[in-house]
Amino acid sequence: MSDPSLKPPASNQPLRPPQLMAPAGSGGGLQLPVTAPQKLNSNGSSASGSATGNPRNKCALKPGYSLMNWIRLCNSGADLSGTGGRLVPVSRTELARHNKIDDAWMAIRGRVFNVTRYMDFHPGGVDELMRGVGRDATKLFDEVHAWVNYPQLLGKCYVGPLKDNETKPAKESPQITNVILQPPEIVPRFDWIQQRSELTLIFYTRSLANPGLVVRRKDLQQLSVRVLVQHNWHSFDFQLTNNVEWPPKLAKIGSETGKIELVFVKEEAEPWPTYGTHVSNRLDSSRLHDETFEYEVVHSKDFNHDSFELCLQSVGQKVLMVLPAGYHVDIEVPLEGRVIQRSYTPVDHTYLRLENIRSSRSECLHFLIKRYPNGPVSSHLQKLETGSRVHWSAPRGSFQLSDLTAHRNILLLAAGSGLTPILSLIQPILKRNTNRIESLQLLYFNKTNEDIWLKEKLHELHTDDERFSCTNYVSQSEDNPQRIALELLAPLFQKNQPERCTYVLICGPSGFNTAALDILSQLDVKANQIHVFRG
Ligand code: HEM
Repeated sequence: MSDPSLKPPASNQPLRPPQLMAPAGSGGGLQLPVTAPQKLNSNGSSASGSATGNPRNKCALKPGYSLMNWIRLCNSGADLSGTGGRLVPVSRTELARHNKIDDAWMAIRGRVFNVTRYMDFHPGGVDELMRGVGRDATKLFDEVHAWVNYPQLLGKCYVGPLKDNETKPAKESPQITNVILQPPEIVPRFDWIQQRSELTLIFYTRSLANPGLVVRRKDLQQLSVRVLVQHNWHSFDFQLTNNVEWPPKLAKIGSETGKIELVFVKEEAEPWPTYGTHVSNRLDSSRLHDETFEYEVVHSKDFNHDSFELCLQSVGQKVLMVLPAGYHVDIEVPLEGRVIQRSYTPVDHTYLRLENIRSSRSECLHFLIKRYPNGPVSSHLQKLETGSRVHWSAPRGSFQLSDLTAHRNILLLAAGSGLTPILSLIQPILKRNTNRIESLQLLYFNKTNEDIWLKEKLHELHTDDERFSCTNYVSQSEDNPQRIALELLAPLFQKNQPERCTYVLICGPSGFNTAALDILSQLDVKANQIHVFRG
C-alpha cells in the first residue's frame, strides 16, 4: 500500500493563473538567470526564454509557464512537494508508483523531487521530463543537461531522500550487462532559433561529448553541416528559407554541454516563418577517410628562433572547420612523387601574434609549427607564401573528453611542439562545472629556454585561474639539466595527498612519451588513467 500522506498534491489541479500568485519573494527564493536571446514566432513575437540563460528552447512553453512564472509559483507558498513541508524518505517501490503525468516523482543523486507541477514549465517539454519519472533519473538527467541547477529549480519540490535499503536484483542478466557496457550512440538533435537579423542552427550532442564540426557553404541558402561525435559523422543538408551571410557570425561548441551553435546573419533582417528544410544522415566514416580539404595561406610569420605561426583559410572560403578538443588534422605535402602526412593540432588564434585581422576570423585555422632541419613537412610549410595551397584531412583523434569527468586533479606532460593538443584542452577542462577541477598542472619540457612556447601566455592563464599551473624544464641547461624522471613525478602521485593526480595527458616525441609511460607504470598509474596523443 502506498502511504496516503504521499499522494500527489491537491494542487495538481490546473494551475492558478500566474497573475494570482505572489511576486517572487526576496528571502532566499529562486533568482532569475540572465535573460537570453529568445525564439521568435513567425509573427516576430517572442516565445519563452531558457532557464539556464542558453538561447535554446526545445519547446515553446505555454503562456503563463515561463521561468519567471515558475519562480513566482515557487515563492507563492504552494505545496509543490505534496508532503506539506515534511521530508519523507522514499523507497524505490514508492518512487515507482509516482510515474504518471499528474503524479510524477523523480530521483536525482539520491534526492526525490515531485516534478508534477514543473511538468509544463520544463523547457525540454512534458514528454522529455516524463522519461525520468518514477525512477532514479540521475544518469538520464546528466546525459541531457548535467549543468542544469536542479536543486535550485526544484528546491520547493523536494520530497525526501531516496532509501537505498531494498534488496537489489542478485545479478544482472548477461544481455543487460552487454547493453550497459556499450554506450548508446549519440545522434545530434537539431533545433533552431531566430532573431530578426539572425538565424541560429543548434545541434545538441551530449554533455562532454566534445563534438567537432565541418560546415560547407554551397550557396547563400544551401549549407551542409557535418557533426563529428564519438568518431561518427552525421550530416545535415539545409535548404534555408532565405539568404544568409557567410561566414557565420559565430560557430560555438559548448565543451561541457556538447551543444553546437551556428549563428548566421540574415541578408534581410525580418522574421522567417521557418528556417527552411533539412535532410539528415549518418555518414559512413570509412568513406570519409580519403577526403581532403583545400586551404590557402593567409598569414605566415616566425614565432621564435625555430618555429613559425601559420594561418590558413579554406579556398574560396567555402568551409568552416572546428575540431573537437585534442583532435588534429593530417597535413599532406608532396615530396618526390609521394605524398607525406604529418599531424598538427590547430591552436586558438589568441595564442599567436597575428597582426592581420583577417586571420583571426572564425573560418581560419591557426597552427604553431616547429621547424625540424630534416623535417620535410615543416620545411615545406615554412616556405609557403600567402595564397599557397595546402591539403589536409578531416579532423582525426581518439581523445575522449568524457574520460576526464571523474578526475579533479589532472597532470599534463608536454614536450616541445607536443604542447598544441594540450593547449586545446586547458580551457575545456578548467571551464568544467560538473565535478569541478581542483588542479591542472602542466609540466612542459624543452631543450633550451629559447625553445619554450608561450611562456607569458601560460603564466597569464595561471594568474587568471590558479587551479592551472605551468612549470618549465630544460634539458640543455649547463648548471641543472632537467628531464622527465621518477623523482619529478612521484610527489604528484603520493597516496593520501588531497591534490594527488589521478589522470595524465601526455604529448611529445615518442621517446618522451615512452619515458613518461614507464615512470607512470612504476608509480602504479593505470592505463585507464592515461591518454597519450600520438601524431
Ligand atoms: C530526467 C529527465 C529529463 C529529461 C529527459 C530532460 C530533457 C530535456 C531536454 C531534451 C531539454 C532540451 C534541451 C537539451 O537537449 O538540453 C531540456 C531542457 C531543460 N531541462 Fe530537462 N529533462 C529532464 C529533467 C529535468 C529536470 C528534473 C529539470 C529540473 C530542474 C530540468 C530542467 C531543464 C532546463 C532548465 C532546461 C533548459 C536547459 C537550458 O536551456 O540550458 N530537466 N530537458
